This record gives sequence, structure tokens and C-alpha cells, in this order.
Amino acid sequence: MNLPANHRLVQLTPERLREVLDLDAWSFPTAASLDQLESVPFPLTWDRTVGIDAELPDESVPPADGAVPRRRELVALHSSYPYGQFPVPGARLAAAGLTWVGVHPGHRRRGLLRAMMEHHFARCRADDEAISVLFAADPGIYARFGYGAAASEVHLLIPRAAPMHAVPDADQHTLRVEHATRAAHGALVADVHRRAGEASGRPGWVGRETPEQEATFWADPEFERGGAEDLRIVVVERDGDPRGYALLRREFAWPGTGPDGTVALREVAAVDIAAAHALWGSLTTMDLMERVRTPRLATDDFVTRLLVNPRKADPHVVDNLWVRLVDVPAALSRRRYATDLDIVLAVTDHHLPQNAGHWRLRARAFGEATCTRTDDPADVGVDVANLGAAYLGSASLATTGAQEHTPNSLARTATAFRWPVEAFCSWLW
Ligand SMILES: CC(=O)SCCNC(=O)CCNC(=O)[C@H](O)C(C)(C)COP(=O)(O)OP(=O)(O)OC[C@H]1O[C@@H](n2cnc3c(N)ncnc32)[C@H](O)[C@@H]1OP(=O)(O)O
Repeated sequence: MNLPANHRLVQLTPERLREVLDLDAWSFPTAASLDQLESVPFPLTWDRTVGIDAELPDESVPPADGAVPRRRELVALHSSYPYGQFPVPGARLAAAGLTWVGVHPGHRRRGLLRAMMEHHFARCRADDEAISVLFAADPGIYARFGYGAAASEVHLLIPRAAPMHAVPDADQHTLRVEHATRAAHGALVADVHRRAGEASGRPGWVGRETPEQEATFWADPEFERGGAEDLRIVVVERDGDPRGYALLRREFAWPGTGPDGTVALREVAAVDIAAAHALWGSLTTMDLMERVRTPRLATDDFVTRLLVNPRKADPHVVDNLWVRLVDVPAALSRRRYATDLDIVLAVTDHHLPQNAGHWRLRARAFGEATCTRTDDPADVGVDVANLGAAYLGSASLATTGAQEHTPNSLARTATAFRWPVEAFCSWLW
């Protein structure tokens, strides 16, 4: 691992919390004070949180015996969440959710991120986490490390009372509108979120899996509300069974011409389209509110099917999850495929040579798959970043830059990799 002189990787511990928060605030600027940041739950898993310490000259202390005093400074940081059951097409596997990647602005472009990525991949392989997944702060960063943009999200601004297609049984639901608290709604939200993911079979739909994530998700500190009200929840139930929820704040405005409020949603989940219809019907007709601003949504979210005129909701689409295959044969054999497949892939990987070479991927449609090294000639040539992009079944391998060596092999492979439901993660970790 190439680190500049006087730099070393260190395992971070809770005693260094303030340094970690300070560095994170250098990486991701915030108006919050260190005391405020320290007052809310800390989301990371400490034994997966690694930094880089630099030993620097300490000008605040006079030199003794001619030697320049040194001080230690945390200059880079990353962590990952342990997703033991990360949903991929037709299966679940252990994945690392890379997060809190930051390098102090005074230490950028010296290879610190590169060194941390090497460390991260080595840890994933040691822990049998076959894929690494992340949200990219900047889409320009991660392709060079073998990640591919594997999912998309859509953001909508839905006008008040936007017409929706009728859905049978939507009127069988009742509504609750309450202050949202972890004590009252934590279990309900976790349960409906899980059921929504299972019902759709949506790759990427992972919940808050650690106690630290759960505590952070529900913290709702005043300094992070941007002047808006505290968190509220709408729950839709059928025969007493909660089947959908929306976490939200109402942003009130009265510019002189009358009420002009916005319902700002934080997260929405529904187990079926009837519950979704009841939920969105309520969200788009709240008193004094003129529009609903959605959070990230799957591009095939129920609401995109319900709206009679989705164009009026001003959709814009950006990248959601990025995926990196850290262990190619493990990752490819643990997911399912939409068609039978028997193909030889020639994989290039500039960071993890163990992944490079020819792999024979055999799969039964929606059944078992195997991936074994072979000397057979390749049907399709792919970089590991192409595989990452196609891995969750949303981006087509045919449009990610893969090369076809035998007739129709790319179309067959790309078809097998696709999945009926778009991959998506509902929350930024
Ligand atoms: C999963 C997450 O947590 S995403 C969060 C990422 N963090 C941030 O955006 C916070 C603000 N930025 C930073 O902290 C840093 O600038 C980082 C982490 C993005 C980069 O750290 P550095 O130590 O400067 O990167 P490093 O010197 O190792 O550069 C590695 C390569 O990435 C490139 N790179 C680094 N940052 C960027 C960027 N924002 N956009 C495009 N390329 C980048 C470098 O040019 C270099 O390319 P090369 O190998 O072709 O020469």
C-alpha cells in the first residue's frame, strides 16, 4: 500500500470520536458545531472504521534538543456497514456498504483515497463480502476503482391533487397521521420497509441493519431540520395491518397569494399498489400544501405508475447505488439470472488481479448458478466495472461497454443479467 511518508492506516476507536466528526465536517461542510454533531447518535460501526494519521511538524511547541516536535493528525477516514443479507437479484449475500469516505482538503490528491480503497477491498475479501456498494458523493470518483453505477433513482415534485389511476381496494385503507418517533414507529417502519422489499423482490432495498444506523435514522435533531417542523408520519392500514408509510415534514409558506406549502417526504414504502394509492392520495391532498417533494424513489416506484401525467411531476433521474464486485466468482454465483446461461466472460480488473481472467458462468433461469475459472475462449469481454453496473439487474451489460466475441453472446448475457424490478435503495447511508 503506497502511503506518503509519515502517514499510516489506523483502526479508529470511540475515544477519537471528536476527531472523526471534525474530519467528516471538513469533507462534508456543515453549519452544525462539533458539540451538536457529538450530541446525536454516531452511525458507524467502530471496528470497520479506519483512518489515516499523518505525523506533522508541531509549530505550537518549541523545538527541544534541535528536534522538531511532531503531532498526530487524522487526515483521512472511511468506514463500511456490514450488510449480511444484502438483496441482489433473486438472492441475498454479504456486502460492505462503503461510507464516510473523506480526506482533509489540505491532504487531497496524494493517494490517500487510493490507499483506503486497497484496504477496504482487502477487508471485504477477508470477511467474504463479495461486493462493495456505495452512494457516490461525486459520480466521477469510483469508476476508476472498479465500481459501476448499478441503480437509478427518480425525484418528483407532484402537484396538489395530481390525478391518479384507480386501483381496486385502495379505498379499503385507513390512515393515521402522527408525530414520528422511534419509540412509536420504529418497529412499524422497519417491518413495512422489509415487507415492501420482499414483496417486490427489489435488489438493493436494504434496511437499517445496525443499531447505530437505526438510532441515527430516527434522531431528527433540530439543527438538521432547516427550520422545518419535526418528523411526521402517515401510516396506511388495512384491517389494522400497516401496509405503507411516509415520513415527512410540512414546509409552510404563505407568500401573500394564499397558502403555498410543500410536503417534503423523507422516505416512502408500501407493500402493494393499493396501499400506495391510499398513501399518495393522502399526501397530495394535505391542507394548505400545494405540492409533494419526494425523496429518492425507484424509477418504477408505484407512484410513477399511479400518476396519470407523470411529466407534470417534473421527474429527474440520477444515480443511486454503485456496485463493485470484490470477489467475481462468489458474486456471480450467488445471484440469480432471468434466463438459462452458459457463457465465458473475460474479465479485466486493474485493482484486484484475482478477479481477472476467463470465468465460465452457468445458470438456470431463476435457479442455481456457478462461476468457475476456465481456459476456454471468451464469449464476452468485460471490465469489472461493467459487471458492477449490470450486477443488480438494472443497467444492461449491452450498453456498459462490454465486448462481444461470439455471435449473440452479449445479448444473451445481458438478458440473463436483467431483472424484472429496478434496483434501488430508499435511503442514503
Ligand atoms: C462512499 C462515499 O463516502 S462518497 C464520499 C466521497 N467524499 C467526498 O466527496 C468528500 C470530499 N472529498 C474528499 O474527501 C476527497 O477529495 C476524495 C475522498 C474524494 C478523494 O481523496 P484523495 O485522497 O484526494 O484521492 P486520491 O489522491 O487517492 O485520488 C485517487 C484518484 O481519484 C481521483 N479523484 C479524487 N477525487 C475525485 C473527484 N472528486 N472527482 C474525480 N476524480 C477524483 C484523483 O484524481 C485520482 O485519480 P488518478 O488515480 O487517476 O490520479
